[in-house]
Amino acid sequence: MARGKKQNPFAARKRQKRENGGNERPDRRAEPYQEIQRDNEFFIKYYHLQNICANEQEWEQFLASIRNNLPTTFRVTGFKDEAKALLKIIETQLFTEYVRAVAELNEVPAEQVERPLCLPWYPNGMGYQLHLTRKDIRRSEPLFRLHNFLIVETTAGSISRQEAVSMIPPLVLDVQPTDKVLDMCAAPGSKTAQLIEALHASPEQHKIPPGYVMANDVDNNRCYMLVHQAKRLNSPCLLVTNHDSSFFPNMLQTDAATGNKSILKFDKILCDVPCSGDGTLRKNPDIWMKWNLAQAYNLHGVQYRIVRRGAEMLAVGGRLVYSTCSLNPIENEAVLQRIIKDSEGALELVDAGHLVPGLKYKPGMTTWKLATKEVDTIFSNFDEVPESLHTIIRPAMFPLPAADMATIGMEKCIRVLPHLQDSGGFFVAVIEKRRALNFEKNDLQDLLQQQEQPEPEPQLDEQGKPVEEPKSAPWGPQRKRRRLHGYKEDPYVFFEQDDADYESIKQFYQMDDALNKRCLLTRCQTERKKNIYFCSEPIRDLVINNEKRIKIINTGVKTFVRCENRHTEHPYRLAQEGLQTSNAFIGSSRRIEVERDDLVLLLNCTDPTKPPSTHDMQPETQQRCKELGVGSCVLKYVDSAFTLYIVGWRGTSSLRAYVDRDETIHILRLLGADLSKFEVNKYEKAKEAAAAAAAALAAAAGEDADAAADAVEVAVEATEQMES
Ligand SMILES: C[S@@+](CC[C@H](N)C(=O)[O-])C[C@H]1O[C@@H](n2cnc3c(N)ncnc32)[C@H](O)[C@@H]1O
Repeated sequence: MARGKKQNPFAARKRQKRENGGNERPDRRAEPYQEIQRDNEFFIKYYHLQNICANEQEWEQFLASIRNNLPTTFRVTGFKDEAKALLKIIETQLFTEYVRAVAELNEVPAEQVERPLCLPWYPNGMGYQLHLTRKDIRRSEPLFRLHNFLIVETTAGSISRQEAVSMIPPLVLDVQPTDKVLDMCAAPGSKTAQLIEALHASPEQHKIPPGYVMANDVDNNRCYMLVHQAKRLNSPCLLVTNHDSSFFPNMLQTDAATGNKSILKFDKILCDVPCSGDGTLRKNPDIWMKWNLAQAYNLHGVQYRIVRRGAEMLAVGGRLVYSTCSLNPIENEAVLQRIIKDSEGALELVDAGHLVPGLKYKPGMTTWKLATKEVDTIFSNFDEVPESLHTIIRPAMFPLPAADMATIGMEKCIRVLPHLQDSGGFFVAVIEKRRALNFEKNDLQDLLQQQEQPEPEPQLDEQGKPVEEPKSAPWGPQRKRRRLHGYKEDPYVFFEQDDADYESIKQFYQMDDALNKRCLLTRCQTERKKNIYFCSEPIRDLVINNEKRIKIINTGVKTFVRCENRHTEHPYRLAQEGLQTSNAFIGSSRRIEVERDDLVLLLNCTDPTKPPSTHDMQPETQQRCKELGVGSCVLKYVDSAFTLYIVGWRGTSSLRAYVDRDETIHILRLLGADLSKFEVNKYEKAKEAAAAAAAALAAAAGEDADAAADAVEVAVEATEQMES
């Protein structure tokens, strides 16, 4: 090792391995990547048998399309002026750069490059499809600016990279700001995000929407992905829960006017159930290798139980959307015919095509066949099924007799096949509830009694660990035991009427009385509150009434954060996450209106130890700063097309903006400012690292070849990581 140089631990381990020889894995980096065989004879036999296409020619188009990689799609989130301003930038600057980059990548003149396609059925022209796959974007140097844009704006919550067909179910659910919405199988949350956006679509009408979204998933880990995804929208009207939807308990709600309790029924329910996922073959080609019919047979039961429980929890007059990313009638039409039939007229399939005008799709199927796993024996009715398969293939999986089927209205379902508009495959059905179901259990008295009972003490074993009870999970790897008291979440501690901290916050920020202080909460029982969250009144009511019945994973938006330093008059600063809601309730004492140049200056300051001096600001801003004591404040910027509110900090002689890197870039983009400082070209970086390593090698030749070889290896690894 060269004298005075610090040894790189990763390189040292590699060198050790090299010296040991023998037990190293063979280096396959030079071998060609094995493409997945996009074929599965059972899949092809099965779907050919079902006549999912009108004729052989269309079938060939279907096969060609489903074997192709999926184009990338994204949508601009929200409906606000800010979203419209971003859309304008996308359609002009970003797409000009797109055309230039694709021309360079494909070595064709720019005139030959097709512009991205605006999805005709996505509202307000906010959805776009690029003629590039995810892999193209990740791996091609000419596209690095497009890639950076997609990453930054996704993290900032301004766009959502979502498969086009997956945008359909929330659109046909038609969520209004007053709706109580349940998303039964919500993780990882791309559709939940759309539901939340629809809830917040009329900010002029509702400072805080009266409705809410309760997003649930049975998988605890996936619930955290859901929280991460939904958090970007900073909604105080969201509750994330972790429960098996097929056994969702009834919940209590309080009538705001009378104070009476009743069983909660939802206005809108999304059942985006677990499925075999063969509609996503273009995005997930490894499904080609795994696909078999047993998956559909296994899933039909849980799919039915979830939609049945959803139908019970739906209010009369409410709407439920059932969706899968599977093309299989066993997971789609068979489930629907069963629930519609069992409802004895209480549920009705409705046509929602007008909510996605221009979408190309086929109607639901009214006949289909079942088969053995190898699709070598076909069954047209249950009588043909051998007894050995009776536990796998169930009578309800077969289509109803034609006369009964005619009453179901299956033609109203939406079947999207990949070749119809170069998308993934998807199935969506919209159900409305006309009256209560005869199997619906409304056990209000039981719930009220349960509410009175003290919470049972957790049962612990000899080592003090929580005792588990046996339970088979309905999804994923079958777990034998379920934790009874595992994954304990921190408590939700709501503010009392006379909370001293809030009194001081109220004074400092001149908070309006209309903000219900009892909707502020912390996640720990402590005198010294650190983060203070805010949720809407109906969400508070849900938490308080149902905490014992359902596992709540997350709610509330961070709104105030304890931040004490020797110059501050007040211990709590505003949090950018909560400003979208709190802004409407904050008085004028802590506000500064800034000019564009001020804001650009503030946002370009990336070194927190050197905040911009107030002396560098416009004279009006300087004057306003003088009037304001040290502490947190709201920076307001008014543009001709949009208005921005940003959390700021007035220091003794400085001013700063309290936003993270991605949001900083987003705002600078909206302001039309220079972004070159943030535009990282990962390929250039890798090349620079490799060049530095080569120089080190040359310098060290003959002196310490090992150290130089290490340097090169580290650089090569850095390059590989960039490319993967
Ligand atoms: C198709 S994914 C949902 C995708 C999601 N709606 C989205 O748009 O991001 C199905 C989800 O259902 C969940 N799931 C499976 N069985 C469930 C059950 N019994 N109750 C609740 N969730 C369930 C899975 O964990 C999985 O996250």
